[in-house]
Amino acid sequence: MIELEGLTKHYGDKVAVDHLTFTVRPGIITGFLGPNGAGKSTTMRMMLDLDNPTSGTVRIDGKHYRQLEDPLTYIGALLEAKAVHGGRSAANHLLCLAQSNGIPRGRVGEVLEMVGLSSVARKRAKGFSLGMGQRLGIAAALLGDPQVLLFDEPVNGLDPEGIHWIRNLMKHLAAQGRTVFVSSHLMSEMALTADHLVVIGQGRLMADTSMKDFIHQNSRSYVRMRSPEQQKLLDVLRAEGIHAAAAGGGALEIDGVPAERLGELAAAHHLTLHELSPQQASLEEAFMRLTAGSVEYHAHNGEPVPVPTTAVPAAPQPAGARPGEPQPTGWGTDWQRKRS
Ligand SMILES: Nc1ncnc2c1ncn2[C@@H]1O[C@H](COP(=O)(O)OP(=O)(O)OP(=O)(O)O)[C@@H](O)[C@H]1O
Repeated sequence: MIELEGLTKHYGDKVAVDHLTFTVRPGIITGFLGPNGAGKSTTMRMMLDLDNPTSGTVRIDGKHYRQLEDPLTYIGALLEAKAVHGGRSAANHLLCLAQSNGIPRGRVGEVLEMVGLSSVARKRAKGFSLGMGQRLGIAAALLGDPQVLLFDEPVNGLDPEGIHWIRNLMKHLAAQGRTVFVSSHLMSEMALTADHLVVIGQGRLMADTSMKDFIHQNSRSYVRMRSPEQQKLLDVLRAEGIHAAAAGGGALEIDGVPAERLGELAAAHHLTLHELSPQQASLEEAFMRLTAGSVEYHAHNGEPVPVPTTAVPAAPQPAGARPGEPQPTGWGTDWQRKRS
């Protein structure tokens, strides 16, 4: 696991990260969210000892990064996909990393296979597309078969097939009991991928909660009802002390009453319903509501971006890989276990 305690980073007067304390647990995917400039990359860089904290600590499986022998075998990271010497081939880039971290060279071919780059293993990285560079960065993160993985914007530049692949890869890694910590600005993707969320704004912790609770706590949920006998339905609801607001398309919106109770009420009065649907805001709306006050860079000439007020159905919750879908292959080498 990754444990942060009071982690703080100042750049001159600028407080980039402000007393962050949270734990990233194994066996699940933890999403890391925050508006632009919130301090996500700085936090991830401090996790990897690429930046020194002004104060506070980060521990990886109980140890400071500097205490880790062959760190790539403990923690793998994709931070900047293009952090590769352009003149080196994909295989050579990985080989250099392997040799400096006590990783057998045979592992290079395995991870190239895993990310789908075997056919371009000998090609220079400078000719790689953004998506290929991203896959090479992921191969480097997986090289040491680490228990802890950090991915900063891993789907950047990937096509839909690539996005689908990385989503399944992360689920697969978490299902193996690894710690997976991922940042993304793509809320729909995050909603499909993460089980747990850590949200920061202006360097400070704003939420550390399950995806379900985050959406529930930061958005309005209500029930939408439509009936060809709307007036009778309104009378029934009013008699029960239930307030219904008129919405577009002849629908009613009711807050704070479960759909089951509303359906039972309608049935008890023999009223026909054409719609009875619980509504929940999306992750994007919940995120915008929570962080509206901490957005550093606004559009609209400095005016805050308006926060949506209409709830929409929730994005589907993570449900594991789809049936028949190819699983990430090549994982499961046991050289780490053998060497100990
Ligand atoms: N090397 C640096 N020197 C000075 N300020 C910095 C430096 N690195 C980051 N910052 C500032 O620290 C704050 C946090 O930046 P950081 O890149 O960590 O945010 P972020 O959440 O990753 O943003 P984004 O989503 O846009 O990538 C920003 O205000 C940024 O300008």
